[in-house]
Amino acid sequence: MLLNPVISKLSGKLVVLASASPRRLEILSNAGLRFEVVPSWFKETLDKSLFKNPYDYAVETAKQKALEVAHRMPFKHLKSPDVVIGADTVVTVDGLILEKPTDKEDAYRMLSRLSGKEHSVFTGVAIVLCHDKSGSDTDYKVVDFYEETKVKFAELSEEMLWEYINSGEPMDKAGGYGIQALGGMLVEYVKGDFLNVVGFPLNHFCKQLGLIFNSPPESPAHKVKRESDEAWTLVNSLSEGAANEEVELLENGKDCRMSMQEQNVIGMECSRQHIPHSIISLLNGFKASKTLFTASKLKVFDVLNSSNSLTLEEVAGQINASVLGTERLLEAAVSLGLLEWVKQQNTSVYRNTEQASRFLVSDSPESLNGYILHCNDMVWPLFSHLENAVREGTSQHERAFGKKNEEVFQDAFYSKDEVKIRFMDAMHSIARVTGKDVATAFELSPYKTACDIGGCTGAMAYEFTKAHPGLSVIVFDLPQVIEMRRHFQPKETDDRVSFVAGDFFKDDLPKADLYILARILHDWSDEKLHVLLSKLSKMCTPGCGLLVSEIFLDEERKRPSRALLQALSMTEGKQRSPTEYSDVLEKHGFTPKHIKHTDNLLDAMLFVKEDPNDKRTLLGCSSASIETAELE
Ligand SMILES: C[S@@+](CC[C@H](N)C(=O)[O-])C[C@H]1O[C@@H](n2cnc3c(N)ncnc32)[C@H](O)[C@@H]1O
Repeated sequence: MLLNPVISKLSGKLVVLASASPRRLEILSNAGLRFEVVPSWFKETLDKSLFKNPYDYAVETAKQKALEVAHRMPFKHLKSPDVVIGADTVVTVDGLILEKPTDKEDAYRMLSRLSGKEHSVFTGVAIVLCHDKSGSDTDYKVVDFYEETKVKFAELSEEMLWEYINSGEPMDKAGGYGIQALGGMLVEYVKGDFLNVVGFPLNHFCKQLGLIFNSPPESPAHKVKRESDEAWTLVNSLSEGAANEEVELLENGKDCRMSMQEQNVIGMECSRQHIPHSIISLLNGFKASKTLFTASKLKVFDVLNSSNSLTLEEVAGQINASVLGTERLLEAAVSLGLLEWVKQQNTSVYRNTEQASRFLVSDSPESLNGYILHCNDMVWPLFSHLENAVREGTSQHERAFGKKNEEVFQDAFYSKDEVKIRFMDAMHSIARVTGKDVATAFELSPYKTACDIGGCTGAMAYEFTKAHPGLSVIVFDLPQVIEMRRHFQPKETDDRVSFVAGDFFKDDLPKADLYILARILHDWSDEKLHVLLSKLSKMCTPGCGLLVSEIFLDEERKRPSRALLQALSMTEGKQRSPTEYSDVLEKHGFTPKHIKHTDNLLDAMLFVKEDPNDKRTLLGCSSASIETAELE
C-alpha cells in the first residue's frame, strides 16, 4: 500500500479544501483524500507588482485563501478544521501573470499571447494546520510551496482561437485554457507535473504531507500498534529527502528495514502482500452505497438538519430505530465523511457535514435525495440480479419486481403513482444540480424557441430560460409525467416554460429551432434512435440546433466508469462516445459543432441541422469548428 497512506494519515481529521475548483476537487478525491469544500471568500486582488516572482504571488494568494477559510469556519460553520488547503494557479508569459479571463476578448488576448510559445504554469499551495490551544484560541501553522510546469502551445489560427473561446471552456481557467479537456489540443508539449497545469500539484503535495506528518522513530512498544496502520508506510516512503534514509516498513507483522534504494532494487517484496486500495474500495463499495441509501431513507440527514446536532439516542428516537443499529449506521456514516461526531460539553453529538447539508438533506436546493432513493429502491434490486443480467443480456426487472418490463418507462417507472413520483424526483434532483452547466455550455442566442424532448419535470428547461433571456422552452414528455409536473413546480415559475404531453416515438413534436435531448438517447437502441431522430430531422430546418446532454464515454469506451456501470442495468439502451453520437446524428443531417465536458455529471454536444445543398457556415459556425468537433 504505497500510494494512499500519506493521504489516509489525514483520515479522522477535518480537512477542508478552500477552493471551488472542480478540477482540484477531482484530483484530491481521486487520490482518496476525504475533505469538505469551503470556497474561500478571499478576493484575488493582491497587487502583483509587489511580488518579485510570479510564484510568490500564487503562494501568497493560496495562503490568504486558506487562512480566510480557517478563520471563518469556527464562527460561520461552528466547527474548527484541522487542515485547510488553499491553492492558486497562474500562467506566466512574457513577464506577465495571466489569471482567469474576464470576458471573451480577454481570453482572446491571453490565448494569442500563448500561441506558439512556451509558458510557465505555477500553482502555489498553502497547507494551514490549525491547532486548538485552549477554548477559543487557535494556532495556525502554514506550510507553503509552489510547483512550476512548462507548457508549449502550438501556433493557433484565428479560427481555432475563436472556436476554442466560443466553446466556453477558457472562462474559468488560469491563462484561459484547460489542458484536461479541449485545451489539450492546443498543447505541443508539457515539461513537469501535468496535474499542476490542471490546477493541483498532487505529487509535491503528498511529499509535503509526508514531511509534515512524519513522526520521529518510536519505541518498539509503539510499533505493535502501528502494524494495523496502513498510513505508516507511505508517510515514510514519501518523505522528502528520504531517498537514502532508512525507512520502516511493517507488513503483516513483519518488520523489514531497508533503504529507499533497496526498495527500488528488490521491488515490492515487502509490500506485495498488501491488498491494493482500489480493490479494498471495491470490496466495500456496496456497503458504503447502502449506508448512504439507508441513512437517506431513514431521514438521518433531515433530522440532523432540523436540530443542527443530536445525541445518538435522540437520532434513534427520531428515526424510530434501535439505538444499537443507529449507532452502527451513524458511525459508518462518520467514517464515510457524511456526518461528524463531536464532543459538546459533556456529551457527544452527531452533525451533518457541510456536504451532507448541501446535497443530502431532502429539501435543500441542491438535494440529491430523490436520486438516492431511486438508486435504493429501483437500481439496487436490479443490481442484485446482475449475474443473470450478464448471462441473459436482458433487464432483470421481472426478477427484481415481479413484473415484465416491455415498455421501459410505462412498465417500470410509471405503473404506480408512488414509483412515478420517485422516478421524477430522481430526474428532477439531477437536472437541478447539472442543468445550469448544460444550459450555459454553449452560446445559444440565435435560438428563440426550444423544445426539451423528454424534459420530465421541467427542471432543465427552467435552467435554460434562466440562462438565456431570449429563449422560451416547451417541455415535451409522456402524458403520465406532464400530469404530475405541478408536484415539482419551482418557487419562481417562468411564463417562458410550457408543457406539452405526447409520445416522442408516435406523436407530432412541437415546432422549435433548438431541440434539447438531455439523458434521452442513452435509454434507446440505435434502431429506436433512428425513429426519434428522423422525426426531429423532419421538424428541423437548416440552422436548427440539437443539444445532446449525456455522460460521454471516451473514444476507447474505457471511461468514465459511472457511465459504464449505469449501462449494466439498462434495458435496451447503451452508452456512447461523442463519435458514436455524431455518427448516428449525422445520418439524419445533424453536424457536430461544439462539445463541452462540464465536470458536473453531464456533458453536452451541440449539433446543427445542415442544408443538404449547402455544407458551408451556418449560425456563425465555420467548417473549421466542425473539424474540431469531429476530432474530439
Ligand atoms: C432519463 S429521463 C431524462 C429526463 C430529463 N431530460 C432530464 O435530463 O432530467 C427520460 C425522460 O424521457 C421521457 N420519455 C421516455 N419515453 C418517452 C416517450 N416515448 N415520449 C416522451 N417522453 C418520453 C421520460 O418520461 C423521462 O422524463
